[in-house]
Amino acid sequence: MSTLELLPAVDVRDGQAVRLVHGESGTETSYGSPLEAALAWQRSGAAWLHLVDLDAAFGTGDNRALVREVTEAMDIKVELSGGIRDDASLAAALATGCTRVNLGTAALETPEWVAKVIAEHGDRIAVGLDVRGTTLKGRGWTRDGGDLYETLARLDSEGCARYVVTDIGRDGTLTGPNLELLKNVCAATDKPVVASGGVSSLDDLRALAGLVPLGVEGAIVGKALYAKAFTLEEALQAVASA
Ligand SMILES: O=C(O)c1ccccc1N[C@@H]1O[C@H](COP(=O)(O)O)[C@@H](O)[C@H]1O
Repeated sequence: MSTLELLPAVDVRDGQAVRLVHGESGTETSYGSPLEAALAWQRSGAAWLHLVDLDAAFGTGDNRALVREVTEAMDIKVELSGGIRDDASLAAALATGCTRVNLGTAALETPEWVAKVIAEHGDRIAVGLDVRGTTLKGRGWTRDGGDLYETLARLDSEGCARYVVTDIGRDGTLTGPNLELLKNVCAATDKPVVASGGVSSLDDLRALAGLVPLGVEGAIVGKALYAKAFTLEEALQAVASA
C-alpha cells in the first residue's frame, strides 16, 4: 500500500510565513522567513512543499518574487497556489519550476480557461476544492462558488488530475481533519485527493493514512507543525508505519 504523502505548508502574507484561522484575513500568526521555513521542512525530510501566496489569493498584492525564490531554492517537489487565475499568472507559476499548481478561484469563475489549461498541462494542474459544508469558496474564501459535487463532476469530465480538498471550518484550528468529507469526495471521483485542514496530531495523520486505499494521496500539514504539536520527522515516521 502507498504511504500518505505529507506536504508541509508555507503560506506567505506580506513577505512572512503565516498561519490563519479558518483562512480569515486578519487572523495571521507570523512565523518569520518563508525561505527559512521551507528549508527547515526540506531538511526534516519532506518530499513536498505546499506553498501559498496568500496576498495573491486575497487580492491584496502578491509575493510572486519571494515565492519564486523559495521554489527555486527547493530540491523537493513544490505545489504552488494562490492567485493563479489567468495565462500570465499560470505561466509565472509554472516557470518557477514547481511540480504543480493548485487552482482555486479560477475553477469557480472561469471554468472554460481551467478546462483549457487542464488539457494543456495535465497533472501539473490540481484544483483546490475549498469548502464550507458542500459550498465551494473562492477569492480568499470570501465568495460562494457553487456546489462541491457538481463542480467535481465537471472537472472530472474535463480530465482534472487531482484535487486538494480543504474544509475551511477546520483550517488552522487543530480540530482534526474532516474524514467524512474526504470519504465522500473519494467516493465521487477516481482521481487522487490531497487532504487539507485541521490536522492536529499524529493520530489524525494515521487516520488519513487509513484513507489511502479510498484515494487520499496526501495531507497538507500547517498549524500543527508550526505549533510544534509534533515534528515533521515524527509525522513522516507515523505515516510510514501506518
Ligand atoms: O491556505 C489558506 O489558508 C488560504 C486562505 C484563504 C484563501 C486561500 C488559501 N489558500 C489556498 O489558495 C489557493 C486559492 O487561491 P486562488 O483562489 O486560486 O487565488 C487554494 O489552494 C487555497 O487552498
